[in-house]
Amino acid sequence: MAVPVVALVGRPNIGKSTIFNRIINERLSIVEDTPGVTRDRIYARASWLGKEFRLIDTGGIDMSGEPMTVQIKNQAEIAIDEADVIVFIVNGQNSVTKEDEDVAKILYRTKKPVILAVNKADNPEQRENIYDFYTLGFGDPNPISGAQGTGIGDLLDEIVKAFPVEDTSEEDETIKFSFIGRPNVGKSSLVNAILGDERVIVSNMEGTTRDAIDTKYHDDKLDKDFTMIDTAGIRKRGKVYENTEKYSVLRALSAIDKSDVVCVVLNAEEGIREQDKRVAGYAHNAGKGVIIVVNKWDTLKKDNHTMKDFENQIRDGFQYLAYAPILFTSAVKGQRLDQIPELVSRVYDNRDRRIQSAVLNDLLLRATSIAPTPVVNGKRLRIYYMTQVAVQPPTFVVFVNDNELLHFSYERFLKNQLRDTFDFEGTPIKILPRKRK
Ligand SMILES: Nc1nc2c(ncn2[C@@H]2O[C@H](COP(=O)(O)OP(=O)(O)OP(=O)(O)O)[C@@H](O)[C@H]2O)c(=O)[nH]1
Ligand SMILES: Nc1nc2c(ncn2[C@@H]2O[C@H](COP(=O)(O)OP(=O)(O)OP(=O)(O)O)[C@@H](O)[C@H]2O)c(=O)[nH]1
Repeated sequence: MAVPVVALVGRPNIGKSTIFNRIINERLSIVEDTPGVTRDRIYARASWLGKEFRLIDTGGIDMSGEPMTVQIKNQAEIAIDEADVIVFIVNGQNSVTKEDEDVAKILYRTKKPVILAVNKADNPEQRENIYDFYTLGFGDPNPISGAQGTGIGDLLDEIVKAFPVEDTSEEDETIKFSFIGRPNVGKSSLVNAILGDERVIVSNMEGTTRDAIDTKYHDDKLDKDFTMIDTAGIRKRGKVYENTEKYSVLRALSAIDKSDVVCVVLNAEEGIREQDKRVAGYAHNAGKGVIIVVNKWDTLKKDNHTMKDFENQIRDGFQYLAYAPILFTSAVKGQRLDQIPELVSRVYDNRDRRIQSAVLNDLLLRATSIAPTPVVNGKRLRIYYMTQVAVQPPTFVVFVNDNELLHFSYERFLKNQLRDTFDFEGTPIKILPRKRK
């Protein structure tokens, strides 16, 4: 299921990043926990009233070099392309400006919901002063103060109400996967090699909100249905902003949101880069299955150590992805390409795996006898019971005497026990402590 995308738009200095931070802090459960993923203020996963969404601050997309008016225009267009709900921010301490009108003109072109937020409404008088903004034509203005945090909850209510209704009539049972990676690593070549290989394409689906083309096909050998999520294509439209790195990261995030399994493609000639870590970290945080594909393997001179060395490099660079299988491929020589769909399918099953409570509690008993639970400040962690509450990814609740006592290291130990006992290759797993009354 795709996560709705919410974009903040408005002229510079209007308070976008203040509001961005407010929404994230206000919200209280950011899903990100990997260093390096949130540093960039352009996106974050958040949720409100139990509904998850991805927040984009279009002001964070660097377009330096472009004149201000072009920047604002591009940012509004990115919002239209990428978002399901657009939050248009204006300044309540002046009246409508020429720039507000310019942004509005661009936003009129979309059928997507646009919610008008009047920022810097710091006190009651200013909150009364919002009526000017009806002239922009986006319905009721919502007074907020990013600085003080007032009105943010009501704004979030409006945002969540505007989310598209998930179309469940077409509940799609195919295995959705994508190739994510920097330019030129060989994504298109891998897609073509896999689609070209005696597999019947069922349909090309126009992305509903974005113009990505996803390809649904039947794999005869595995007798399974797949959907290849498109990540390339887009850049070819030739808009200015499409060549910026942050924009290409945003595109990758949309594809990751739609995927069950993400193949992170690296170029064997170049090794690992910061951007690779960032997108892989996002896939991990989003609970997606991850496979690392080292492509262009044909270009390396190999000896006994080449593969092992590369693997060590990857394990070092992507420490939180120790569970991800690594595949060394050549799209041009056809090396190990067959293994990609097989592995995708296996990782899909692992991410969907459900373990019975009785079996889990046997494991728990064994685990706590191998490594006694820690004592913190004189108090011992007690784990009474463990049960699986979700799949995709597998999520376990452990009932404990005190949440604070379940430290990272013991949690990791339990995860390793789970991985040693069951096949969770390629999928993240989550453990949530709950205090038993
Ligand atoms: N009085 C008042 N000031 C605010 C409020 N929200 C933001 N500001 C101030 O407005 C200025 C701009 O805020 P930012 O959040 O950096 O604005 P931005 O839209 O992200 O700016 P760009 O990065 O240029 O796009 C800062 O000095 C904030 O402190 C508010 O609700 N009331
Ligand atoms: N030697 C070698 N070259 C490859 C391999 N895979 C792709 N290439 C070449 O690398 C270049 C880029 O391949 P693409 O498939 O277009 O890469 P991409 O990741 O889709 O690139 P963007 O569309 O720019 O994101 C092409 O010249 C390919 O022929 C491979 O396994 N080995």
